[in-house]
Amino acid sequence: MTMHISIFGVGLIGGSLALCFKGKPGITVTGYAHTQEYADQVTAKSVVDKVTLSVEEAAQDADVIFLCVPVGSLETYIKRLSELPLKPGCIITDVGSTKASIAECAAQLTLKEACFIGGHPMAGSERSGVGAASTVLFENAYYVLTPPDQVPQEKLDTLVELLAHTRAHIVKVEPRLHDEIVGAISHLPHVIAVALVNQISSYNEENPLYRTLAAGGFRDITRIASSDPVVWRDILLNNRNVMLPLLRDWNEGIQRFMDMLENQDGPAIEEAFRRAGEFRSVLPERRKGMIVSRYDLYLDVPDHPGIIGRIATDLGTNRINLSNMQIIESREDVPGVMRLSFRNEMEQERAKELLISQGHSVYQ
Ligand SMILES: NC(=O)c1ccc[n+]([C@@H]2O[C@H](COP(=O)([O-])OP(=O)(O)OC[C@H]3O[C@@H](n4cnc5c(N)ncnc54)[C@H](O)[C@@H]3O)[C@@H](O)[C@H]2O)c1
Ligand SMILES: O=C(O)C(=O)C[C@]1(C(=O)O)C=C[C@@H](O)C=C1
Repeated sequence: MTMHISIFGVGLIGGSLALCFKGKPGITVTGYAHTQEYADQVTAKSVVDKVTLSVEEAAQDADVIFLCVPVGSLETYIKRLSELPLKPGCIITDVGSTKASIAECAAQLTLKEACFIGGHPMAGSERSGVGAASTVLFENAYYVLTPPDQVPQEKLDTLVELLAHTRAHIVKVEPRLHDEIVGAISHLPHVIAVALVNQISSYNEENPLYRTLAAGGFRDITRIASSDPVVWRDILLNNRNVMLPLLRDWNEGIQRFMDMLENQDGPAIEEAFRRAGEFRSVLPERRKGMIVSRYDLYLDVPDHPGIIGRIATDLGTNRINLSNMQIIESREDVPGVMRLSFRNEMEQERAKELLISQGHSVYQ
């Protein structure tokens, strides 16, 4: 039996989902675009099987509908869908970066034989539009689902099974808790990045050397300041009740730094960096476009020519299969750190023994 998927808003996220589903056995993908211009872009990128400008046409045969429009337009579409004769058993889901308001809106609607399960893939980019869509965007990322209590388990199972094509890890979270946490770890950093870039931009108007000298640190912390203005306007307005206390806390954190400087409190500055470094070092790392591997080893490698080749050859000679190899840092004056990934624990253990026996310092 064919599963018909409809994607409303085939941009970065909708287009990336479409790429995960399109061409999979037993799946067809229709894209709904609200203007001819967007429809043409989607057609040009060939990310869906069919494009339509009609909500009715996109909805009528759909088994699963993904709402991938900006947060401020989600309610309009779910209300519109609730007025249409949807296929019995149809699952409506969304990818909005906030979850409480859409969950509340869906709960008020009569969806007849359809159901709503909120969703939010915790992956994205500062780029937008279908041109930025990618098959590996969600790979190894967390994908939050916020199923209401009354949703039939079999519907949740169907959605989870479908989302396996994204290679994301599904996690269930209650909508309000989602908005609090995501407000802190995603929405607040976006506000900070934008405020920082705008602050430096105003200095740059006085002296263009600011832009010239802006190096790695500035770029690292500000990539997300280039994110889509409309998408982020909607997210921040929608999550304003969470954002306002977070921004107050942020001001307090900045005030603490000001106090440290006024008091020339070196130990407090060191302690702030130490604590931050510790927390950051335990953040989960995610890799896209690669085979999932949780069996990693790390080793210090002096920047000797040929060392990487030698390690790979030694592992190969001992019939230990590497799934990936990466140099995390390599400058002439410091040892680099090499990450070796294996597909299972046994290979990882054998590699560890071999490398230690060869005198390498190996960490897990
Ligand atoms: N960008 C990210 O990193 C990210 C990550 C996860 C979730 N999200 C969420 O995904 C959703 C889409 O974001 P995106 O980054 O893909 O943005 P995008 O701008 O790349 O795509 C949005 C799509 O929605 C369409 N659209 C805009 N207004 C519309 C309307 N009124 N009616 C119908 N279609 C409309 C656009 O044509 C476009 O195809 C948002 O709800 C956002 O919060 C974004
Ligand atoms: O990586 C990025 O560029 C993102 O902004 C992705 C990001 C995030 O903040 O982590 C942004 C918005 C989302 O809703 C989910 C993920």
